[in-house]
Amino acid sequence: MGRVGVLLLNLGGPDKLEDVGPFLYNLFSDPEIIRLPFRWLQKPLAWFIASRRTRTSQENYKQIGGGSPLRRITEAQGQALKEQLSHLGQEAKIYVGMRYWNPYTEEAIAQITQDNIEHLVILPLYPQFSISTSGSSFRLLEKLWQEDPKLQPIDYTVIPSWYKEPGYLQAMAELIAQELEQFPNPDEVHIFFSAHGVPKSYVEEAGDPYQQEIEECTALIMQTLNRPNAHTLAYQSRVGPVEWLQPYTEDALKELGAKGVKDLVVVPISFVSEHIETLQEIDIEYREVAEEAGIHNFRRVPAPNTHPVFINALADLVINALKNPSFKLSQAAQMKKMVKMYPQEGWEWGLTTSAEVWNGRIAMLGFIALIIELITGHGFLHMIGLLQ
Ligand SMILES: C=CC1=C(C)c2cc3[nH]c(cc4nc(cc5[nH]c(cc1n2)c(C)c5CCC(=O)O)C(CCC(=O)O)=C4C)c(C)c3C=C
Ligand SMILES: [Fe+2]
Ligand SMILES: [Fe+2]
Repeated sequence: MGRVGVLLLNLGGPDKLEDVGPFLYNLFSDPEIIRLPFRWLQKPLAWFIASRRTRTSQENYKQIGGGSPLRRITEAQGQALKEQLSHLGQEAKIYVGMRYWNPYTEEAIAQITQDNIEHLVILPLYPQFSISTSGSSFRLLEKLWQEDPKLQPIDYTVIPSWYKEPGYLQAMAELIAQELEQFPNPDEVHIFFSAHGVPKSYVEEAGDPYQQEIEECTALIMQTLNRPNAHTLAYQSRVGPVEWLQPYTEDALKELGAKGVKDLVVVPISFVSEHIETLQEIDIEYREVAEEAGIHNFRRVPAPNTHPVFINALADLVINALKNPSFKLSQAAQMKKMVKMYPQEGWEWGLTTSAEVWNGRIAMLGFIALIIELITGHGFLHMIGLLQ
């Protein structure tokens, strides 16, 4: 086999507080994160939402040391994976490609071509597939592959999701067991799986398999753990006004507190590295919610990070991917293309989905016109004297 590379995909996070604004702008510019009927609205709206969120988000990053540890941990995972692959007799170069911050996916791809990699395994560091995470990175890679003839000779394969990988389930079970043992009555502890949320429409309208994969993953971890504990699955990190997958973590914690649960261990299930949503959101915000609800013994299971069993699982995934028939980006992105993103385009009277979509589009146009008018000081509202 010729030169082998492994491309680890992740979301990326701001290294320092000044990066937060531009990082958020990149994130909200992605149509897989905010879906709009018109492409031209994407950038102005991304700028608007990012500007409004930057201060709050910076406050959160301040609480975890002024930046995201995601790059450092992902690079450490890459180094550990390289060593484990070498130990198994497979030499490989590891590349990190972040979607919204340094090191960007585009830079990783440029390095891969420069290094003349012949066989490439594309491994997203998200155990479950979502159109907003792995899907977004696959779409970007598909575009890069279409545009760059130098990428054509690379024999690549994609691992779309890997939440069933036995080593990953084993690592999660070990990490949970370790945390349960910190309680006086381990079997009485409530195990609380907190998955990252996505808007409900991703699953119900766009056909995102994310919820189904999360539910299956939770069941498989409980099966691997093989303990009698009660458990709950809820969804965290909602952003914006639309409905996301339910139950929300905050509500589920309050409900368990009201039912008298006192000992609880949170398992972050969509992440394999510590980052803002584990260190700040769970450890600080949700801990406070839980304690107020009467859950006095609140602990969190660490993310797998560089746990050796987890790294072995990643190495097994890479080795199997190199042996098996390749899975192409077009196949990975196809899942999404097969489903309808927006309801029927034609107008229908009444309170129909179509009418709601058109109402939303008209409201959005009005909203953008207002923003432009507030910035430039010129426009219809100034003309009729409502703004000065
Ligand atoms: C607005 C929509 C968002 C969706 C949908 C979403 C899905 C999603 N995200 C992750 C993992 C991560 N998200 C991170 C940061 C982050 N994500 C959003 C928004 C959405 N995420 C925002 C606004 C931010 C910035 C932080 C903030 O202001 O709250 C990160 C990086 C965290 C870091 O340490 O920097 C990760 C990782 C998953 C797994 C997911 C859906 C399955
Ligand atoms: Fe996110
Ligand atoms: Fe988030």
